[in-house]
Amino acid sequence: ESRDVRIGVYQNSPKIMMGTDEMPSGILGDLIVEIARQEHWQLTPVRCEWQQCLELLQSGAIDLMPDVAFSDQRAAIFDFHHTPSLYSWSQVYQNSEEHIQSIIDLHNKRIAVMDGSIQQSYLDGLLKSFSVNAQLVPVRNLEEAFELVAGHKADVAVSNARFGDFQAPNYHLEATPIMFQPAKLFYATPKGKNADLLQAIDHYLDLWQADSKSVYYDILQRWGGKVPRPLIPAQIWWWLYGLMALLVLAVGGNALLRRQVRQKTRFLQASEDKLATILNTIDSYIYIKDTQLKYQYANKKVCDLFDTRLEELLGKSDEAFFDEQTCLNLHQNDRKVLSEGKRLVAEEVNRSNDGRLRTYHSIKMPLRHEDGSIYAICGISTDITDQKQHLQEIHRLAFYDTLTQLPNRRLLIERLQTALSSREVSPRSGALLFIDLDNFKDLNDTMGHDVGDQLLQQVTQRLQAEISAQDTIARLGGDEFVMMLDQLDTNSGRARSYAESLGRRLLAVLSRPYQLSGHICNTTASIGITLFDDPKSTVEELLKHADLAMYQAKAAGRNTLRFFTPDLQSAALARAAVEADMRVALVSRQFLLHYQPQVDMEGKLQGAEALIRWQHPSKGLIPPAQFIPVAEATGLILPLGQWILRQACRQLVEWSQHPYLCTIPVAVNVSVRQFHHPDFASDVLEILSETGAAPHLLKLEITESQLISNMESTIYTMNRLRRKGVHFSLDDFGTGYSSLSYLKRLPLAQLKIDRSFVRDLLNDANDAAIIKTIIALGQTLDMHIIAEGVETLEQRDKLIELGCHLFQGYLFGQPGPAEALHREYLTRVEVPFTPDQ
Ligand SMILES: Nc1nc2c(ncn2[C@@H]2O[C@@H]3COP(=O)(O)O[C@H]4[C@@H](O)[C@H](n5cnc6c(=O)[nH]c(N)nc65)O[C@@H]4COP(=O)(O)O[C@H]3[C@H]2O)c(=O)[nH]1
Repeated sequence: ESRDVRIGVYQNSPKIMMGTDEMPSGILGDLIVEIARQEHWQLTPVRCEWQQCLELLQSGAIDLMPDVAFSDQRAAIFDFHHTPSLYSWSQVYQNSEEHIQSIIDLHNKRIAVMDGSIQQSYLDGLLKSFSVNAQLVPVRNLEEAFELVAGHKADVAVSNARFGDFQAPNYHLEATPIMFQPAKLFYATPKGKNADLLQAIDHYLDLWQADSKSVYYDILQRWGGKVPRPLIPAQIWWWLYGLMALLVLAVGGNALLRRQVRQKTRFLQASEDKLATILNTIDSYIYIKDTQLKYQYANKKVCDLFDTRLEELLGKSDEAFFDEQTCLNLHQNDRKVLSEGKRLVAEEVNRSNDGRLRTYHSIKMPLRHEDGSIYAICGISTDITDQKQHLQEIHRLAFYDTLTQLPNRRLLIERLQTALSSREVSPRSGALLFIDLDNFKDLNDTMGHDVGDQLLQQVTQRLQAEISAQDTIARLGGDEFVMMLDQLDTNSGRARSYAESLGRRLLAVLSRPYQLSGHICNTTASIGITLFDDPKSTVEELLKHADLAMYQAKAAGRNTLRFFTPDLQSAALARAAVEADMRVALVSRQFLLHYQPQVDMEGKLQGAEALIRWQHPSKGLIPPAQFIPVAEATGLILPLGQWILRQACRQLVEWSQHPYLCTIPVAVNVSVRQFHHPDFASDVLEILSETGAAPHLLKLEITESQLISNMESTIYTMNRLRRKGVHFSLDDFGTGYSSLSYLKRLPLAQLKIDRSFVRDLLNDANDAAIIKTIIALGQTLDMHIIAEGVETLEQRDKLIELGCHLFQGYLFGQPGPAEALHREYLTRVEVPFTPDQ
């Protein structure tokens, strides 16, 4: 009686498939058909898909399933026989022209592999573990995989070795040495059933596998393609199996090494590229010279500088690219590095062959062999020419005056500080000369700033011509210059006289006429001098002392010099206090005008001089001598002068209503600064029109000294006012540098004989002679003459005798309030002229 065996058949050529006779075919199919024939089994093939086959087997719907790989999981649900029916493994196949030897060679290859197969996931892991980057191309079946490789749409295909060996020749493919995932294939039965089947299978397999001529090998040969596999004993399979694992490991290990080397090489290449990029883009010149100072390496910047290629530059020395002097300097530094073996930082000035001179900040260091010997130097040079120029420019801007290029206040202070400190080690005298132009501001205002600048430049040239190299001349701003003489005699007396003679020379030099934009201009200077030899003095102190002395020179009438004395300081303090007080006085109306009569020979009132008084709340009535100079020095004279003019004009308007006083002119003192102010004439005219005073009754008193400088503008201002009717009187006449030539050009109505001549008139024949001359001059120039400071009848009479017919003085009346003038002059008894005889 035959045994009925239902066997699952699925399609997996050449291992198992359904034959054309509807019986199992392929290696395992033929094998079971042969066993069934021997055992008289009645085989009933059941066609199924792989997964379905396994389910049928588990449920017992089929009795036997071929081509099942053993695994512990499967052993739990199926029974297996002992001798494997077939060994199988996965293998990689390639086109015959490819030369893939190991997994590593799969780098960047396209691998066709069955989608969802166990090979796909295994291979994926395998490639990852070797860090091989390959592209897996999923296919539906093995035929498609081989077709892709044959058509060069994939580089290799993965297949089980059975199929591969059988089919590869048809696609002109070859097996690579890459094999993995070996598996033993069995026939399986449902758990606990059909042990007889398994036993019989084992029996035949043992028998046939031991005999190379058995049906087993016939079948294998039939399905194994053209080259039959040699007989390999079963235990050899095990050994082979182990070997293969080893091989995979060895190939893997080898590949690992190769991968590491390749990675390292790649890494080195990348770092070298990176380094080259850095070296060639960096804004510095980097080079290596051997001990003969020949170039061994240079970055792109060096090549660009030398206008050459690296290959041409190598082996050359600096002589090919720089002038002789530059080479000498460079090599001196290079040799120092070679001989001392130390890093060197230096500033190098190089002249290239094209003549350009550039400054470099260079760092040079020795390069050593392992034994410490130096084989080259490496240099990094950065072009700092522009930075240096900027620094110099900044320095120039910070320490020099842009107009005159002279050192400015900051640099002067620095040098003075150094000069003072140096006195601790070598005692000697020095001097500071504070030089201030006398009418710069007015000139600047009237002639314009361009002309002012020209004047300052010419003054600078004149000053520079007078000093020696070790002295400093600085401009502090405006028209203030300071000269520092550092190396004067240790003997302070001699130092002082040297400074004084230099000061006088400067005064003379500066008072020479200037040619400014086609105009001839005159100016003078005032100089304050302070000597220094004490290292403990401070810079501020010295500058202040020189300034005070200069101020003193101004007060002394300008165009002169003064030395600093301690008294000056207290005077300066007092002056500062006055100034502060005056500012208050101006706002709180503490100033008032007094009037002093001017009379003729009959004692009849002919005019009045307005004289300012300060009614101080605590100090009482302050005379002008105590505050006018301060007002002049501080500029307060400008608002004060305007107030005086306005006040005097108002008085004129008031008197214009009076029957007797309506024709009396008022003389008003005008200070230098006020007069030279560019707005002076306009201010006077405006005050006249504003108050309504008659211009011909206003007489402006100016002094000789204020006429000297800037003759042209003086004449212009005077003429402008004269044309409107205003009169001028020249005050203090005879005390200054009167010269006929300018007197003739001035629209003067009156000359005023100075008080000092009148005082000694009776005792000093000289004074009488002077007065006589003045009177004669006045007559020649058609000017009235008035004598001031007439205190006695004798003086008056003598003056009349000499030809003077107008007088002012205590004899006729003290300065007093306007009302006093009314009262007194309209009631007083006139003093008639009584000739001596
Ligand atoms: N010894 C003596 N002196 C006499 C006699 N008669 C008049 N004096 C004084 O002589 C000065 C005449 O004025 P000054 O020479 O222009 O000299 C003036 C003038 O330069 C200035 N000053 C006065 N008022 C003004 C003013 O309103 N503006 C300006 N800018 N300066 C003024 O102050 C100076 C002094 O003014 P004052 O103290 O008022 O002094 C006045 C007057 O009081 C006399 O017989 N004997």
